[in-house]
Amino acid sequence: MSLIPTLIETVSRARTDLRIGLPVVLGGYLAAAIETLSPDRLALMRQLGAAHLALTSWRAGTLKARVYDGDLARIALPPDADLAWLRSMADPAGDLMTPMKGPLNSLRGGDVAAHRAAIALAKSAELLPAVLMVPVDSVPEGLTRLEPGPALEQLARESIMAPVAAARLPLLAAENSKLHIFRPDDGEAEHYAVEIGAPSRDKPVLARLHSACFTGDVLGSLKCDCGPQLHAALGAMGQAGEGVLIYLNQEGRGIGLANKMRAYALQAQGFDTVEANHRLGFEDDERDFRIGAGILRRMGFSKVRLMTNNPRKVSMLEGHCIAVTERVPLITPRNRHNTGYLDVKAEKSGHLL
Ligand SMILES: Nc1nc2c(ncn2[C@@H]2O[C@H](COP(=O)(O)OP(=O)(O)OP(=O)(O)O)[C@@H](O)[C@H]2O)c(=O)[nH]1
Ligand SMILES: [Zn+2]
Repeated sequence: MSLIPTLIETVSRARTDLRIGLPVVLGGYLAAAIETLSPDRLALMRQLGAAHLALTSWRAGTLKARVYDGDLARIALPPDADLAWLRSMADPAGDLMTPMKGPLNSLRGGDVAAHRAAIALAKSAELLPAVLMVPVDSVPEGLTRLEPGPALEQLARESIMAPVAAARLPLLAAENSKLHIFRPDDGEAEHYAVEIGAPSRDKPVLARLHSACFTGDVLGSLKCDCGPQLHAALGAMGQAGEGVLIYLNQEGRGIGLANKMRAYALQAQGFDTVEANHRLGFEDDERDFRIGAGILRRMGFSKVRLMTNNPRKVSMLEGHCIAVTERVPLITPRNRHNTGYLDVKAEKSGHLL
């Protein structure tokens, strides 16, 4: 063991660098997230080489830019491009007001591993997936350095969950409850498990994988079904006397609360939940579904009766050593604010509602 940061630690640092507006070195490129880039750093980076913009193919498609690199596009920077232009490319908030940002010149040919790693890193930092890329021969001192291939592999790796602390926590739904905290090995968010009663590890346990929804779970938002689902699941486990609810900090289907609010602003312009994610440059679901399986395994569970309407959760658990002996539907009431959202989940995301 040396004191030099390992790959996993360097990726974790790089994620923080992007969040605070620092460029990182990815192979032969400097990469900086547009969302946090300052005008001064933009000017300095432009002096170093031919700057261009890496976007996902979803965002590029919305901007009508040509996509030659599969899942991403590289857009040359026009000579007069300033930070306002870059931000308008990254953030769809003003798309309807200023739809034309072009003509946009997409680059083609060459290796895009650094661009792909830069976008993956921006997403893991819960920033808009739009990155300024500058090819450089020599790099300034003090920046975090990564090779794109290993960085991408690390970002795609399943995180390993370690139990950190647990304590009794009497709940309205069940007095005999315990809250467990799990910390991943890669510097990402902690996740929680609510254990109700003392469920046997030998029999299928009533279980729920719940993705964080600050707006629904805490504020009681009417726009989604998360809050009622959370309380219905805890209530059912309380009634049964046992169960386990894994609370995954994957806010907004993994895009983070800030991006979810950007998506809500687009929904107010008339786009549905899936279209809004795509206009922002995200997949419709960016969650890493392996985390829930990892926590269940770590707690000693191998069979579940899963409370969900999402068949992907069932197949994902099955693919990661957790047998789903039964899917227990979790239907909650509709209201005039969430009915369209629920329809889109059924039509586009395969939910059984
Ligand atoms: N990006 C985005 N995320 C949303 C939106 N509405 C709710 N969410 C998030 O979606 C997640 C909940 O996922 P759902 O698709 O409702 O449910 P599910 O967990 O896949 O499936 P169920 O087990 O049936 O509930 C939470 O992380 C919410 O924060 C939205 O409009 N946009
Ligand atoms: Zn919600």
